[in-house]
Amino acid sequence: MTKRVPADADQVLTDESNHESAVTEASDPLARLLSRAERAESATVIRDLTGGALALGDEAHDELGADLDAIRMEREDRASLKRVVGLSTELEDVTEVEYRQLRLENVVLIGIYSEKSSENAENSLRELAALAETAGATVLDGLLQRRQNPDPATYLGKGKAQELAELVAAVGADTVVADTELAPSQRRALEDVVKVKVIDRTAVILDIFSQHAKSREGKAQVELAQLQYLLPRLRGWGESMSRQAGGQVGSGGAGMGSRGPGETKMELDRRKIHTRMAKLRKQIAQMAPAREAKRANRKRGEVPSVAIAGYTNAGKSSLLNRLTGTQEFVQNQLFATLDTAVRHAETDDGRSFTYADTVGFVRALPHQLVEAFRSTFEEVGEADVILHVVDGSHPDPEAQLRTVREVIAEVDAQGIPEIVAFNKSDLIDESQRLVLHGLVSDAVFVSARTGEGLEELSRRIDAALPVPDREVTVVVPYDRGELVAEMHERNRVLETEYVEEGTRVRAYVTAEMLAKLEPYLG
Ligand SMILES: Nc1nc2c(ncn2[C@@H]2O[C@H](COP(=O)(O)OP(=O)(O)OP(=O)(O)O)[C@@H](O)[C@H]2O)c(=O)[nH]1
Ligand SMILES: [Mg+2]
Repeated sequence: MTKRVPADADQVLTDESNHESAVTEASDPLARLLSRAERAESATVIRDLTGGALALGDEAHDELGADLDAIRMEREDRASLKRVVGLSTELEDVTEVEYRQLRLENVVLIGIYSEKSSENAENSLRELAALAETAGATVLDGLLQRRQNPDPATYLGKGKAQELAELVAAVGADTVVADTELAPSQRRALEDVVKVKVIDRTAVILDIFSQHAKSREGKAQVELAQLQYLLPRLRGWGESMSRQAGGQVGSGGAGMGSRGPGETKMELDRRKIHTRMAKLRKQIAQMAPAREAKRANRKRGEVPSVAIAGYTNAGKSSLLNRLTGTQEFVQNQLFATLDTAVRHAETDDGRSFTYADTVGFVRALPHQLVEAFRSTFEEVGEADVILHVVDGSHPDPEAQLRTVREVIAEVDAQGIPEIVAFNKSDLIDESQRLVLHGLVSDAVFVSARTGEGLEELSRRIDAALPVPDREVTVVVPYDRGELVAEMHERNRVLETEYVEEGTRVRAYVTAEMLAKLEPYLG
């Protein structure tokens, strides 16, 4: 399952045996990604097994053994990799590897802004810091440059890139994170200048998603998104390898990239990725019917639904827990929730409905993820009410509102009644309240922490929910046959039977129809 180390690996690194696997992994990122995916799949198998499925065939037993090996190996790999922190800085040349699993340690953030004020860019960089920390990094510093457009070659301008290189060396960072999606060539060029690995916002978000995905479907969706992100970058990798093979080999003899098998292997890799992506698409498509069925079931019972949408970390899951008394996963982390959770609830007058907690939104949500999670967002598009949760204590709630509404529009959900709840009201003062009130005048102020405003919010939700159809059984006299016809046309008839007094009909009917049927109710 793992690949062996090339014979000359220890020319590059010291002979500490732990480095072995790190070199292998670093020199073949694709193999790592694909094998990680395989291992991840096996891990699911094991969890399923401990979940009680005991009917194991021999094959499954073998599989289990292999799975355990794989998991052990992965753990060892991880442990050994931990010990080679700063690997990339030591090598002073990491340009060969275009895609790596993120092992963020000490990072410096960079961004660009073109407006007069840097406020927006600063907020975005602060968010990037939270993202990087969620992914497990320590943020050492941030650097913003004012420029009309990013430099096509190195993203930052030449001078600033040099300054960045000095900063990176001074603070001892091993990674630079750019607050954008970098072109593969930009990333390579910037790495050449700063001498440590450079990644972008998209890669960080993808990494967090891959750490947090729990369901099989979620995992498949994230992996598909990762491969989509990787594919165009693979070309750059190939070019860089042939460039290296073309003679520009560095001073230390054969560098890591030049050992690569070059274009032929590239083609093979590309094919492997395409095959894997096709497999994932198929898997996801096969899982879709199950989700559809679940959703249809809810619809069939005519149970209305409330989708809780909002920026990541706004407090959606906390509110859901408060509103329904359940225990949804809450963490001060971005993207704590990746799988849509559905909870049942009741209005004060006893009508039942559902809440769906959804994946949080973020600025510049990678398009690969919007694609991959389309089905999740579509859940929002099919809701009867959208509960839009905004963190009222955030420095830029307006941008959060805008981002979420953009995605809502993307899934054609603009027509759905929206209730805006400014959460974390325990953290905001009167003047902030006024500002927020100015943004959305009919918003509800709530606090999942103190419980403030929850009753009002419940009332607002109750009022916004459609009155669900009622199941009734009526006996309609034969001379009122038009009522039966209308039920067939406008409502959902479950059963009809002809009895002496008339037609006995069991159906889900609207409030309007119910009024007409009043005299014939059983
Ligand atoms: N002070 C305060 N903190 C809150 C409140 N509601 C939630 N939080 C905190 O905000 C953080 C995020 O809460 P979550 O409920 O996980 O947020 P979420 O919107 O579900 O986030 P994702 O699932 O990551 O998209 C947690 O640390 C909560 O404890 C509130 O009303 N007041
Ligand atoms: Mg959540």
